[in-house]
Amino acid sequence: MLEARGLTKTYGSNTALDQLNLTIGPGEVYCLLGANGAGKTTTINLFLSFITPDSGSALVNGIESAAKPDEARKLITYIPENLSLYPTLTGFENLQYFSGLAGVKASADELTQALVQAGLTADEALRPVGGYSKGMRQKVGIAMAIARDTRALLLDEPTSGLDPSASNEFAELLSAMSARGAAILMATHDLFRAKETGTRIGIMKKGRLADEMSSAEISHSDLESVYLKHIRG
Ligand SMILES: Nc1ncnc2c1ncn2[C@@H]1O[C@H](COP(=O)(O)OP(=O)(O)OP(=O)(O)O)[C@@H](O)[C@H]1O
Repeated sequence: MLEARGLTKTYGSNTALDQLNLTIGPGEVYCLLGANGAGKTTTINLFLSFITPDSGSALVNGIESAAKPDEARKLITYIPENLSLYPTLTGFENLQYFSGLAGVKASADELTQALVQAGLTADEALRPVGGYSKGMRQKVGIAMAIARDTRALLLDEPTSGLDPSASNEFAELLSAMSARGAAILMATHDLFRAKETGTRIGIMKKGRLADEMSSAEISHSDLESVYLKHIRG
């Protein structure tokens, strides 16, 4: 569903991404780890065609993002670190507005159901977003993914700043999205969450994929050791 083929991006003499190859199938949760500046956000931005590659391609269900950005984006829901929502509108109204922009044809009941499945109560969904916690705002993003029946979910450090309980709840929502068949790519600095939530983990260093592993095959402590070895080595 999500595939990077020889994906390369440079900024002047700085190679932000160097020949990245990555495949994420339906139902997979791929967690991308790496130090600041390793190339995680660049990878996500290339799938979203917010930027264009120097060479290689970012494919979404076989559609090349750079060549057909609108078609590729139709299949993607993107949840950044801080989701931009209209503070004076309720969670429901935000979802209604953004899903309308995305061309989703859903009834008010279906949108409310999406918000409830994303973990908001029906009462919370009718409150202005200005009073939401970060965790509640992220749930509106998940509701958007549910309403769109998204095939690919891209997340950039979605749990940074969430308390452990909210982070755990968010991880459960991601597992539910993967059970619906979404391919999920999440950039994160949270090794614990990557091991708990991810099906696969990639460690990036200086624009390259330095290591890749199945999360089932590695313990928390080994993941930390491997991560530090790559980052410091
Ligand atoms: N618009 C830009 N102009 C110039 N250089 C950029 C730009 N965007 C990213 N870079 C550079 O590309 C490299 C990769 O950055 P990127 O944001 O992808 O890293 P990251 O792994 O997401 O880091 P972080 O964990 O801090 O979010 C860095 O060296 C960064 O300085």
